Amino acid sequence: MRLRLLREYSQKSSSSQRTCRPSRSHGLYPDAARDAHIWTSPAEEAISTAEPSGHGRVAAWVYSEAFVPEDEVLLRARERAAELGTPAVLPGVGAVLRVLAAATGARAVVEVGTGAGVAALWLLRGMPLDGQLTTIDREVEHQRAARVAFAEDGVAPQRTRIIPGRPGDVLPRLTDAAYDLVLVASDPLSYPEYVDEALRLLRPGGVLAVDGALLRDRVADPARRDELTTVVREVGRALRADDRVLPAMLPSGDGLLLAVRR
Ligand SMILES: C[S@@+](CC[C@H](N)C(=O)[O-])C[C@H]1O[C@@H](n2cnc3c(N)ncnc32)[C@H](O)[C@@H]1O
Repeated sequence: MRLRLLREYSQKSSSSQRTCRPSRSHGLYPDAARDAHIWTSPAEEAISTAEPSGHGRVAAWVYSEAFVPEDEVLLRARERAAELGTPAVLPGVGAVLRVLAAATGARAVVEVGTGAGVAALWLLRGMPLDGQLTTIDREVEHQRAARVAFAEDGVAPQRTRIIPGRPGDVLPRLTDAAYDLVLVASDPLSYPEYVDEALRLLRPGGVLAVDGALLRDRVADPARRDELTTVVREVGRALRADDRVLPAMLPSGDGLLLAVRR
């Protein structure tokens, strides 16, 4: 596991060193006027002063991802995900999701993108026993694997509502302001639609989490202007500009964008 993370991260690190080195004189992205507020003093100064060396960054990221180790049930769920060829949240993201579920006392949670159930297991472990996770995926085979994972973890059937279908069809049927936490982890091109729905579903104080929000460093690279990168980058920008939420971007996993509903 660590070797895989290290391997993935060494690719991530080499690309970030090509494109993402802060420069005090020019700012990190001199031509990225739209994000300029992030990279102008004093924010840029604080960021570049605090930035560890490249090697330190790799070690810190790997350490963070492995900080809360996964047990056998989670590792087996992760293996099923790999066999199905569907991604799963990295362990650092899983641990954050469990913290969020516990901290918000999340009794009603929505997950967009069940996959093989890795993120769902982390969420369920943070939720109270009378909470229910509603999880949506168009791939029934993925949901079948998730059911195996839930059974292996002793999750009572009433704690999950597993809905097959396109999230774009299912989400509009869910009740306004009735949910404590919504995780979006599915088709990134549909993130704008899913995030809109999530903001409708969340109660005040509820938390939105968007996985894959850095798209393997592409979002942070202003030279990347392909459709997928632009859509995901715009989701972050829209949340920063949205008075209904307080946003934050965590570098955990592949980027976890959070927003608390006011
Ligand atoms: C990243 S996986 C979900 C992982 C899960 N949340 C976890 O961490 O264990 C994405 C899921 O979204 C569904 N999906 C639907 N449309 C998709 C698309 N265009 N691209 C990627 N995934 C898509 C897939 O069936 C897949 O199960």
